[in-house]
Amino acid sequence: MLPMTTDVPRIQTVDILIEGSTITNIGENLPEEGVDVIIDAVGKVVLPGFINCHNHGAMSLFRGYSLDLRLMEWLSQKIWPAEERLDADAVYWGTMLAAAEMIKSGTTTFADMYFFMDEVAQAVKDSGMRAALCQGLLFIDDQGERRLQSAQKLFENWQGKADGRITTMVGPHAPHTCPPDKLKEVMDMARCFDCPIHIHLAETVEEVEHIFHHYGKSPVKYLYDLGMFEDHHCLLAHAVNVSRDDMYLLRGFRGGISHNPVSNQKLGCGVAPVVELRKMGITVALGTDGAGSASTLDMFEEIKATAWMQKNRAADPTAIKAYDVLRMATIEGAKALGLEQEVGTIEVGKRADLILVDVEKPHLYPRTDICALLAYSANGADVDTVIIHGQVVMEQRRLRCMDEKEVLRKAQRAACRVILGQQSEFPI
Ligand SMILES: N[C@@H](CCSC[C@H]1O[C@@H](n2cnc3c(=O)[nH]cnc32)[C@H](O)[C@@H]1O)C(=O)O
Ligand SMILES: [Zn+2]
Repeated sequence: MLPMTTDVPRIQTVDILIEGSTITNIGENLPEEGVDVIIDAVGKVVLPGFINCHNHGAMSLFRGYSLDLRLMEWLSQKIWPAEERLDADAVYWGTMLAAAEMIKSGTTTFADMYFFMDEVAQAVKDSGMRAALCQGLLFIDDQGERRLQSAQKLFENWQGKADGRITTMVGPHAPHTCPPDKLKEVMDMARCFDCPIHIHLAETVEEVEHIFHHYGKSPVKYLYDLGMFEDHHCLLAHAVNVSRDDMYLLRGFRGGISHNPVSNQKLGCGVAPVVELRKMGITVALGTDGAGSASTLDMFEEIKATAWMQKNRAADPTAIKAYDVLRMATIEGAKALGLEQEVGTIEVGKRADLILVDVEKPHLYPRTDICALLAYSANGADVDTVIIHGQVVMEQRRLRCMDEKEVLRKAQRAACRVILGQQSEFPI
């Protein structure tokens, strides 16, 4: 196993004992008496499950729809009109589709910002995943109050539910969709619920220009001046277009940044200064963003993209290392969500959220440096078995908590309804 507990990689050949949802013992040749299920991990590497810190799960229904546009046009002309046609059933099956893909590529926890959150939470419960959920709060029309009520309902109905697998956050969408008075209200709500805040930040140059035009400052300074970084735990998605001054303002804030490099590249947003942010002691985790922009929810792609982009940005292949990016996908993700006491490493007392990666594959030989193989050569399809909260949710690539064929069929039907506005099938 690669427990991710240390600053430098440490591979151990051990047994892991799980009782209920918890890892209760780790050691060589643990006794087998009284153990109900034994999983043989020979030929596999056991890792903490990946933590996808920024997603809009149900947007998997928009995979392949509306590509090659700038973010603002993509959102306002294509995605938001399509989201108007979403309904509870579509969001449930879209989130189940996302969960199926995430489990099959080694993700055990995800952060989600969307709407119809009852259905999102139900899908989390049914799929067996762990998630930190928030209602997206936009104040661009007359629906702001309704969204705030939904955020309240999400907290009341789902905080700590699904055997503790669900936590909730408060989700102001972005600086350009939330005016200052509303952000203040949302921050009060987060304080009252004692919940983290999840927000998009400094994703595009257009956003920086827009906020500068309206408030005469950068998006980071805008949130800083409102007091967002004083005491709140914040999960900041993107932080691509941040200046040196912005980084100084962020230094020491509670929480972390979700770096989403595939989405950033695809939307031409730029390259986040990950190396600099990490040097300042800021937690930088990884996420995919919705499959509508990222195209897949495979964290192995984000791991690779982070490494390639940062090495290239610094013109220095030593700028970030294989183990650094694996940490970003695991323990740094747990810290960004405030779940580091629960998940992110393989340790006695933590929840059993584990993945078994099958390394008996041509692209993972010769067996030289396991970390480099996992970070740079492996992909989602190499994940063989997934355990979340002590429950085996995938075994030998078969999902155990859902009927995969049914999920594909229902998601296809929902996507047709939402995108084509009718029940008909897409032309192949
Ligand atoms: N449309 C919903 C709110 C959904 S919240 C999450 C929002 O984030 C949007 N979104 C997805 N990806 C991105 C991104 O990269 N940047 C900013 N917003 C995004 C997404 O389309 C969705 O509208 C309502 O009216 O209540
Ligand atoms: Zn997003």
